Amino acid sequence: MPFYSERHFFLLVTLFYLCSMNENLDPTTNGYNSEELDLEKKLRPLSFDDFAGQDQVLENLKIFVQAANQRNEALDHTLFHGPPGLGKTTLANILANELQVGIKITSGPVLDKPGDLAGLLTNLEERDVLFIDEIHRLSPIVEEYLYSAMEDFKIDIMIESGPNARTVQINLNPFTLIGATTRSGLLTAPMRARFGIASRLQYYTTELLTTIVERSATIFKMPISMEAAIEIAGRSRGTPRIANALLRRVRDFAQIKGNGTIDIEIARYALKALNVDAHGLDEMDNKILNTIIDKFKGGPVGLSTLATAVSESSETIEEVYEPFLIQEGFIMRTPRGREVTDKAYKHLGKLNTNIQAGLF
Ligand SMILES: Nc1ncnc2c1ncn2[C@@H]1O[C@H](COP(=O)(O)OP(=O)(O)OP(=O)(O)O)[C@@H](O)[C@H]1O
Ligand SMILES: [Mg+2]
Repeated sequence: MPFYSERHFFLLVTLFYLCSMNENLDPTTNGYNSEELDLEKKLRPLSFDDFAGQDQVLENLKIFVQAANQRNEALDHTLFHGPPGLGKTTLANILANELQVGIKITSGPVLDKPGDLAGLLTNLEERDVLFIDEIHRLSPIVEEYLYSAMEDFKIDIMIESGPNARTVQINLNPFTLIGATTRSGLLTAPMRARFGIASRLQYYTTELLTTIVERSATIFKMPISMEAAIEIAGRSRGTPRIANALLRRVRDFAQIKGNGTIDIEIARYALKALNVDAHGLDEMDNKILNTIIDKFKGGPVGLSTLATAVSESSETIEEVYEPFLIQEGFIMRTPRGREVTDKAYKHLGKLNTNIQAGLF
């Protein structure tokens, strides 16, 4: 049969090449040196049992995974959205572990040609997970290509170009696409509709972060007092990644300046030296609060006006910064726009002239 022509052979070799390339492109390495990355890997929970918090999300996932395992089917395509550092990548890896399948990892901006995607897809074994981080950043062509893969487990591959161009359809093994995004508002409607499971991750309470800090300290074999763990947790912006990062820095102080144990004194000393905000707010959080107070008399100010004033996109403010500031009671969302609260004035040590004016 002339089916396996030289061209097909060439195509397959190209696909394998692309695929092996993609396996090395772990988007989570961005901005980390290798030592930090090793530590981050050590701390990453590997099973449902290691993962603290997100109870509702976890409860549902456990059921879906158990059902898929029983039926020996691929888990439905799953989307995780929510602010950075809350555990989207961690959950994707946990799902693959709990499903006892392989995982291939890539990200929206890396996957810029349909050929790259085809390479990944054709190499997936039955029930495997394909994890696409920053899925809102897929190019429209790649995204469209993904639709039929997700829906029918089929892709069309174009071979040759010019007058000889034609497409061949390839059947894929049933797989699970796990997408993660901090900016769910930027996902297109057809993309969103193709996920059978969609979970939004929430910020963690100080209690939960305290258990995470204690677990990480145990992994580091670093004794830590309860008080110190609470202190670090409370300044972590509701975010496990920040909690772990602060713990690593405090650990350095305990090792060099202290006696190797993280107690409340060394924790306070370190956090002060690191200039960590009392509520764990970061630079942009404080910039947003300062801008609303200084330029807009405390608000209300419209989202797009605020975004321009702090040089950030409206979507990022709405999806990444605002949820935490609202949860912690620093800003309010009113029909006329965003307004800071009295707590924000106090936090920044500024006088609330609006209250003052009301008094006289
Ligand atoms: N529930 C949790 N319990 C314990 N540790 C956690 C939990 N969630 C996250 N972590 C820790 O926080 C780190 C960051 O989590 P992860 O990389 O999964 O975040 P993310 O949501 O993918 O962030 P980004 O949007 O930036 O990609 C992990 O390395 C892990 O150690
Ligand atoms: Mg991630």
